[in-house]
Amino acid sequence: QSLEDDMDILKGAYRTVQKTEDATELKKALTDMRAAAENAKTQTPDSLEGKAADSAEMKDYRAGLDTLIGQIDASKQLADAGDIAGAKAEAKKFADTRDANHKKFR
Ligand code: HEM
Repeated sequence: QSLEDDMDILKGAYRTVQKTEDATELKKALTDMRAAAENAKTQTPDSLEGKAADSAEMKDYRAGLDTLIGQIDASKQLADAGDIAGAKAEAKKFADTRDANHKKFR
C-alpha cells in the first residue's frame, strides 16, 4: 500500500466522517483513517526522497501524521461516548493538519 493509497483512503474516509450522522459509520471511517495515517508513517514522500529515516525532515513528516492521529483519537473517543456532534466538531481540525502538512511535504 503506497503513500498515495494511504492518502486516497484518508480522503474517502474523511468525506464519510464529515457527511455521516451514523455512529457506526463514523467510527469505522475514523478507524480507517487511523490505519491509513499509521501506514503513511512507514513511507517516504517523494519530496523527501533520499532523506534518512532519522533525518529532521522525516521526523517532522511523521510528527505531522502523529498530530493527525491524536486528533483522530480525540474524535473517536467522543464518538465512542455517543457524542456524534462533538466527534464531528473535533474532525473539522483534521483539515488544518492536512493543509499545513501538504504545504510542507506534498
Ligand atoms: C485528513 C487528512 C489528509 C487527507 C484527506 C489527505 C489527502 C491527500 C490526497 C488526496 C493526496 C493526493 C494523493 C494522490 O496523489 O493520489 C495527498 C497527498 C499527499 N499527502 Fe495527504 N492528506 C491528509 C493528511 C496528510 C498529512 C498529515 C501528511 C503528512 C504529515 C500528508 C502528506 C501528503 C504527501 C506527502 C502527499 C504527496 C504524496 C507523494 O509524495 O506521493 N497528508 N493527501
